[in-house]
Amino acid sequence: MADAPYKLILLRHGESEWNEKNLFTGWVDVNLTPKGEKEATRGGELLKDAGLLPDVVHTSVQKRAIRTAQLALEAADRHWIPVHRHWRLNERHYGALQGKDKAQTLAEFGEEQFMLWRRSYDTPPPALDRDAEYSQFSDPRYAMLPPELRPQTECLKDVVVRMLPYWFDAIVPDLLTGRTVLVAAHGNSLRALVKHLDGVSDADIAGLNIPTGIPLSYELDAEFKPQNPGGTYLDPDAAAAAIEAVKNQGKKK
Ligand SMILES: O=C(O)[C@@H](CO)OP(=O)(O)O
Repeated sequence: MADAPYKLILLRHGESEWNEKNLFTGWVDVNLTPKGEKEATRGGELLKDAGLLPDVVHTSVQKRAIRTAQLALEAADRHWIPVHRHWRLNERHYGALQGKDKAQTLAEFGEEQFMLWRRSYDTPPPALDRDAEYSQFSDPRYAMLPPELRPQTECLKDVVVRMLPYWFDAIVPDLLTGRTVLVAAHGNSLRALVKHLDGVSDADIAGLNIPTGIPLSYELDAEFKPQNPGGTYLDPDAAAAAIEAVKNQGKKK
């Protein structure tokens, strides 16, 4: 078998309505903007141009990732492949910050607290009340989950813990059968996966940001270790600019 037998592609959803408004989103199920739809389509074109054609796709249960996957696959002429959706790929639950303006939150709490909530590995935002406006506690799509598995806030460490069982139980088996796997998910659920794949330290993961709509391709060896550490963005220039923009969210608008 080749040195890097497994092909994995990570794709963060295109710009969402709340990315555009600069609001903390988390589990709130917002749609793509027209720009986000274009990003998703472009992501699929990049896949096609690179000859990286997914055989199976895994998404979260959130509309922005579901639609991004569909638009990208249509652009790559792979709209027909099997789809699996799971809450374990959802965005990090942002607790009581869901629906809050990032710039206002930064101004109100200061940069240190803002960055702790946004990027520290193990400091979750305050919990969101079960019956709050932006709570998903009673959303029917999570009705099958015992209440203790339905988050009311999460730090990245919590996301790693709830995401990894899906990686091992659903994604790895697809890779093992030789399929090229597309994972269409979210900024922080993909940061959790990248942390695991690349062995990023708890401290260094704070500085890692993932842009919207640009496929990140990994070649994994037989031990599922990246042969191209950090992955390869299919449009590296656009990715570099977009990573800066994600990093600076809250500081503008
Ligand atoms: O609001 C969110 O859910 C995430 C992703 O958009 O934001 P951040 O990059 O600030 O973690």
